[in-house]
Amino acid sequence: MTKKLKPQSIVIAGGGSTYTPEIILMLLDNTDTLPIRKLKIYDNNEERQKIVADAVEIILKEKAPNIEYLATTDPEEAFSDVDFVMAHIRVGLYEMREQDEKIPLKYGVIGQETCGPGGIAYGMRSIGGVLELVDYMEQYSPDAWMLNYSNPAAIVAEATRRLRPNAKILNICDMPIGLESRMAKILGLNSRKDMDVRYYGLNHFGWWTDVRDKEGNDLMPKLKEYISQNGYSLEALGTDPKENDPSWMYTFRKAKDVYELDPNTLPNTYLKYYFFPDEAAQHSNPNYTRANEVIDGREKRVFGECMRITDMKTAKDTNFHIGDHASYIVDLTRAIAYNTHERMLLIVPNNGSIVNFEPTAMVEIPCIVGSNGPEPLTQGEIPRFQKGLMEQQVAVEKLVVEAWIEKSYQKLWQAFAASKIVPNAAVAKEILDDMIEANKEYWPELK
Ligand SMILES: NC(=O)c1ccc[n+]([C@@H]2O[C@H](COP(=O)([O-])OP(=O)(O)OC[C@H]3O[C@@H](n4cnc5c(N)ncnc54)[C@H](O)[C@@H]3O)[C@@H](O)[C@H]2O)c1
Ligand SMILES: O=P(O)(O)OC[C@H]1O[C@H](O[C@H]2[C@H](O)[C@@H](O)[C@@H](O)O[C@@H]2CO)[C@H](O)[C@@H](O)[C@@H]1O
Ligand SMILES: [Mn+2]
Repeated sequence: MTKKLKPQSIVIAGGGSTYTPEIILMLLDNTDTLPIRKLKIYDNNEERQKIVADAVEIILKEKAPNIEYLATTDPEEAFSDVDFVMAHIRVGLYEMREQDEKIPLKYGVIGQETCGPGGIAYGMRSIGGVLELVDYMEQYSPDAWMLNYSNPAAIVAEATRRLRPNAKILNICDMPIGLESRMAKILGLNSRKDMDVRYYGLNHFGWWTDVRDKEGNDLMPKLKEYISQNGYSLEALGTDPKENDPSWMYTFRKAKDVYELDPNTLPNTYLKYYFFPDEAAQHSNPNYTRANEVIDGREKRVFGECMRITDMKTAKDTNFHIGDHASYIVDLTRAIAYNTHERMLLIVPNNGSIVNFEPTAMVEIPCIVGSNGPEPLTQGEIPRFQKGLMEQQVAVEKLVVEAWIEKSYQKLWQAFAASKIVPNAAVAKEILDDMIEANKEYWPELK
C-alpha cells in the first residue's frame, strides 16, 4: 500500500512577484505528489501583491477550494505554521533594477541584473531583505525550509552562509535547468529529466562537463556539434518559444562564441558578460534596458492576466505560462518533504566538492536532495581556466558581503574593481559613487 503523504503548508515571500502565479499553478497541478493544506502569499508591498492575490484567490476557489489561503503583509501571519518558504523578492523593485543597468552604461560598462556592477548593487540591497525573511521563518516556524530564488543568488548565498550559517535555506537558480530543457530539445528527448548532468561553477558562472541519457550514453558530442553552430538557440530546429524576448534570443545565440573558448565543456549563457563585456555594452540601449523590456513585457503580461481573472471572476481559460522555473522549486519542495533523493543543481558551500577550489565558496553543483537537505556530489579537479575565472569572481562576491557587514566603502570599491566586467579602478569608483547615491534608501551607510 502506498504511504499517505503529509500535506504541506507553504508561504510564497515576494507574493507580488511576476513568478508567483506560475508557481501556484504548478503547485496545484502537483497536489497528487505534493499535497497542500495551506498556501499563503506574503509581500511588504500590499498594493502590488493585491493584483496577484485577488487572482490567486479565484484560481484556488476553482481548482482547490480545500486549501486554506491567505494573502498578507504581516510577517507573523505569513510565517507561522509553515513547512516551506518559497522566496523570490526584489528589493527596490524594477525601478532600482533600471538604475543597476543604466548607471554602469553611462561609463560604457554593461549593466546587468546579476553580473558586474549591477549585480553588486542589487546584492547590497538583497542581503538585508533575505536575512529578514530567514529571521521571520526561524522565529515563527523554526522547522521550516526556505527555498530561495531571490537574486543575485551568488551574493545572497554567500551572505546567508556567513551570517546565518545554520539556517535551513537553499539558494537556487533556474538558468541551468532552462538550458538543460534546451539541450533536451536539441537531443530530441522529451524532457531535461531524461538526462543526468555534471556541472560546476558559481551561480550564473558555470560549465557542464558531462551530459548522459538514463542508459549512460554520452550526449556531449551531439550537443557540442549543435552548440558550436547555434549556441542554445532553437531557431535552427524551429522550436524556440515565441514568447522569448529578442535580448534572450541574442543571449542564447551568443553561447556559440562562449563555447569556442573551451570546447571541452558547455557554458552557462551569462559567461558572455565576462568574456564579451564590450560587445554586451555596445548592444545595450542606455535609455531602454532589460528592466524596461520586463516592465513592458513580462510584468504587463502577468499582471494583465491577473487583472483579467479578477474582472472575469474566473480563471477557467487562463493562459499563464508555467515551465521550468516553477517545476524546479516544486521538485525541490517534494524532495525535502518526502525524501525523494532527487539529483538537483543547488548553490552550496564547496567543502571540497571541487577539490582544487576554495572550501568556503558557494558553488553550484549537483546534489542529492532528501529531507535532511542536500548531499553535494564531488566534481573533482577543475582546469586552470575555470579555476582562475572562478577565483576572481568569488573574490568579488565575498568582498560584497564583507563590505555589507563591515559597511566598508574600501571593500566595495575593491569588489567593483575586481569584477572582470569593470575596465579599471577609476571607472569602478565612479560607478560606485553613483550607485551609493541611487541606493541611499537601501544600502547600509558606508564608511
Ligand atoms: N534565481 C533565479 O534563477 C531566478 C529566476 C527568476 C527570478 N529570480 C528572482 O526572483 C525575484 C522576483 O523576480 P520578479 O521579476 O518577479 O520581481 P518582482 O519585482 O515582480 O517581484 C518581487 C516582489 O518582492 C517584493 N519584495 C521586495 N522586497 C521585499 C521584502 N523585503 N519582503 C517581502 N517582499 C519584498 C516586491 O514588493 C515584489 O512584489 C527577483 O529577485 C529575481 O531576480 C531569480
Ligand atoms: O531578465 P529577466 O528578468 O527576464 O530574467 C533574468 C533571469 O534570468 C534567468 O532566468 C531565465 C532562464 O535562465 C532562461 O532559460 C529563460 O527561461 O528565461 C529566464 C528568465 O525569464 C536567471 O536564472 C535568473 O536568475 C534571472 O533573474
Ligand atoms: Mn538565476
